[in-house]
Amino acid sequence: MGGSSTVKTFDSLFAELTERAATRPEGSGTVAALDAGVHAQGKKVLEEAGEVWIAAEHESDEALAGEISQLLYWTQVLMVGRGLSLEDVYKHL
Ligand SMILES: N=c1c2ncn([C@@H]3O[C@H](COP(=O)(O)OP(=O)(O)OP(=O)(O)O)[C@@H](O)[C@H]3O)c2ncn1[C@@H]1O[C@H](COP(=O)(O)O)[C@@H](O)[C@H]1O
Repeated sequence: MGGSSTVKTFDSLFAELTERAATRPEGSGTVAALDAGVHAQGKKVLEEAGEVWIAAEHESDEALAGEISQLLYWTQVLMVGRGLSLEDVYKHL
């Protein structure tokens, strides 16, 4: 999770995950998540989306923000796994 003191954005996290996929550093959870494949990644996206929904109804703003950050992370893992770029998505916005 976002343990670094450096401010991250959606785009900077995507660049970081893309770099993880290319360099495959030892101990990277993202490398393990990519290797687990699209089925496992899709399940995490759905799980985190459910946690966002529950947090939105029942939890604090801080808890909700944390769940949303995890949904964004897993959505990006899925994108990197499938080889989608940010531009592929942004052109639909
Ligand atoms: N932002 C994230 C991030 N968000 C979520 N996750 C992973 O997604 C998991 C979430 O699944 P769970 O809900 O089961 O996690 P949990 O620990 O039970 O947490 P709760 O939902 O119960 O609060 C976490 O345990 C992490 O493994 C993340 N893993 C990595 N990052 C960032 O991605 C970058 C690359 O990380 P590495 O590949 O690990 O180097 C770094 O900047 C990291 O900070």
